Amino acid sequence: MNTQTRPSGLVRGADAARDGYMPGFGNDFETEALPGALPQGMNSPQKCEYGLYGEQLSGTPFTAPGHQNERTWCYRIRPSVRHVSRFETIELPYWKTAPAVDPDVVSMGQFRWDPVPHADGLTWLTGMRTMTTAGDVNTQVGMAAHVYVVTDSMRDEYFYSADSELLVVPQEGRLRFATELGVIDLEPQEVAILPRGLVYRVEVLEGPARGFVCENYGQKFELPGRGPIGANCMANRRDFKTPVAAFEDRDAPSRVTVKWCGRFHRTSIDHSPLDVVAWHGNYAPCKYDLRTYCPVGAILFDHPDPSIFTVLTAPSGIEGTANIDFVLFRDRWMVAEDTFRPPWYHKNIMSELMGNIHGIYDAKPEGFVPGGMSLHNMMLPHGPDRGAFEGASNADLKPVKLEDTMSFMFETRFPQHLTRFAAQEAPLQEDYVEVWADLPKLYDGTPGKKG
Ligand SMILES: O=C(O)Cc1cc(O)ccc1O
Ligand SMILES: [Fe+2]
Repeated sequence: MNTQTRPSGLVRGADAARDGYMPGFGNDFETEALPGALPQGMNSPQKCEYGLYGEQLSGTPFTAPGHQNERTWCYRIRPSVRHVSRFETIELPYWKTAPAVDPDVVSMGQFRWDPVPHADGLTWLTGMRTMTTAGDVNTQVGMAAHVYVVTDSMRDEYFYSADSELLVVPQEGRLRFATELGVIDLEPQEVAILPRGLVYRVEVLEGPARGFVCENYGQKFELPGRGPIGANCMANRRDFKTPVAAFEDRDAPSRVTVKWCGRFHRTSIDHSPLDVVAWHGNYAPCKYDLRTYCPVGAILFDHPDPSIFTVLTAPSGIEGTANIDFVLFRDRWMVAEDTFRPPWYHKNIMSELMGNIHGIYDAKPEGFVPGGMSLHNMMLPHGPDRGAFEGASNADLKPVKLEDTMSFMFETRFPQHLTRFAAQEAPLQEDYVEVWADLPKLYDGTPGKKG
């Protein structure tokens, strides 16, 4: 088994990996950064190789059904309990957690924001800006939507969320997530999933970095069932990449911050907690290249529901009613005949938070810009703006490729509540609803297609 030294000093395995990642979604992986570090045929030998400690990280209850059961066995220099104890609480005032209904903020409405501007000196922790919260972290339902604006790497500083798994959607810049289970480098058009309880440090590879985060308080994201589509297309399992083991044996005064029931707890330690030399299991971080998402759509007429573009879904326990769907609007061909091709006007029981990664979104040719977000909350009507309506109503319906476009939606069954930041500090477009104001009355009582 080979080992390599990464620039950051992390030693990682080169086993079974392409570019330091192992393919598959929810696979049972095994990886070791030092030869023989992983026990074979058992989890808890009396003494582990290299003097490592064995430790289990459980992502589901011990008794979860087999097809959902997730856990990982870690072989590490020190057990986690040596990393994290004696906490004090700290304030990260811009990172909010549900329930967080601010009586001074009105969330009922259609909202849109320009990109949250960059500022100096912000890390993954201090640069997280919550836009909306939904559900309740204490009962493990719902989510929060954040924007991150990050300029600085975390130094001798580590973090984990006991509240949530994080789905990270970069829009600008490149980040490195140095985690207990390996290293994920992430850039726009990729996403990463950071499981609940996983310790990591975020470094800026190319800054400033901006992106979106969906914090999922509930059951983990999984791949949606494809139904009659069959065994292929949409997001394919092999395109998810989990990092190989990587560890550092580094003594340095350090801090670990833990998000737990919406509060931030900090402890001091004298070494890096990224000391897992080998691991095996199916509870692990991964990344996914959105350019490998294979969209399936209307090939004759009409506009299907956007659920056809679901990359990941986090179930709520009620079949077909997601706690969160992560939906991707990427470049694709539009071929439908005699059809109004953009999204239709509609009112949805789910609440839709959208973000633009790059390009133009077909329902909103103006104003919904890369880095920007919009919220069409539960049961609030929305749809194409006037320009999109008129363009699409009169377009020559030859096959057209929507090029250079990538937007996404965090869609949740719960209403999303704006934070004070979203309502008062973020660049809210006060006149957003005007995009529909000039839609003309075309009806004049006589038959025939108008407009
Ligand atoms: O509102 C939106 O722009 C998102 C959306 C897209 C679509 O194609 C159909 C429904 C829908 O909510
Ligand atoms: Fe919508």
